[in-house]
Amino acid sequence: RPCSLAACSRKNRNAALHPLWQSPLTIPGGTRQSPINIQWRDSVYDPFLKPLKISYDPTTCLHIWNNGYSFLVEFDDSTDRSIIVGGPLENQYRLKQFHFHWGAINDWGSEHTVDSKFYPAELHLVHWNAVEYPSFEEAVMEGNGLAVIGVFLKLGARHEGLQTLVDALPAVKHKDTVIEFDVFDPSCLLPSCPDYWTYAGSLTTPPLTESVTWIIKKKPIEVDEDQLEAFRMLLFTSDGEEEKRMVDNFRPLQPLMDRTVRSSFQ
Ligand SMILES: NS(=O)(=O)/N=C1/NCCS1
Ligand SMILES: [Zn+2]
Repeated sequence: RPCSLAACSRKNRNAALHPLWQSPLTIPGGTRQSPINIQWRDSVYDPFLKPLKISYDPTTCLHIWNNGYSFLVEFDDSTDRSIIVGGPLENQYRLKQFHFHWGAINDWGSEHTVDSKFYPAELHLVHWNAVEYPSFEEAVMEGNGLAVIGVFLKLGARHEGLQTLVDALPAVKHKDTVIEFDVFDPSCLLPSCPDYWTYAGSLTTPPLTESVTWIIKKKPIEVDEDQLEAFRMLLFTSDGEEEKRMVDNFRPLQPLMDRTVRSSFQ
């Protein structure tokens, strides 16, 4: 749970440590940190932005893992079987994992906001530039190393594709538990509308490196209350420790600084 920076006195503002990560909440000298508020009217339509092309092979899915901050669905990224290309990207990027951020209640939970509106949750599909870099760990350190697709979740109809994932969550209730999950096509979690915003940013969890081309879908997907509650019954804590519910696992908004958010739509 991100500590509130307001709670930290001004003098040690930059020294604030994240209660879970035990690493700085802010990156001194950071100029392209994430998440940010996307002010719709300030985004600039770029007619040269291409449609994003997504091709995932469901058999590259490996397992679900509770890493103590979110739950990650991880993929075999040893080949180019699950990739994205186009959009703002110069190269094709390989899918490594996806995960979510959510709140304790439906009033907040997303990392990015649109016109200062929070959504109850946000999906991140994490990809890396395997054309230019030999591994994810190296790509994480490079300005064009990663591409993350962000999808907002709003309260509405039950999402049948998400339900297969929700049904597996009790098996990864505690930190550092993992369950095999061998066929899943994450494109079922994407809205059908092709519209997106894009900007240069960072990871929102350690190592917080400024290596991400963010692609934020304009339209949210709908999930129902039971599905959000299933996220909230996960734990930050390991089996045997005092239970802490996994909620509010989102980073505070970061300053836009000298950045422009582009839109693929008018
Ligand atoms: N939430 S996020 O996707 O920006 N952060 C990450 N940290 C390590 C892999 S993804
Ligand atoms: Zn994330």
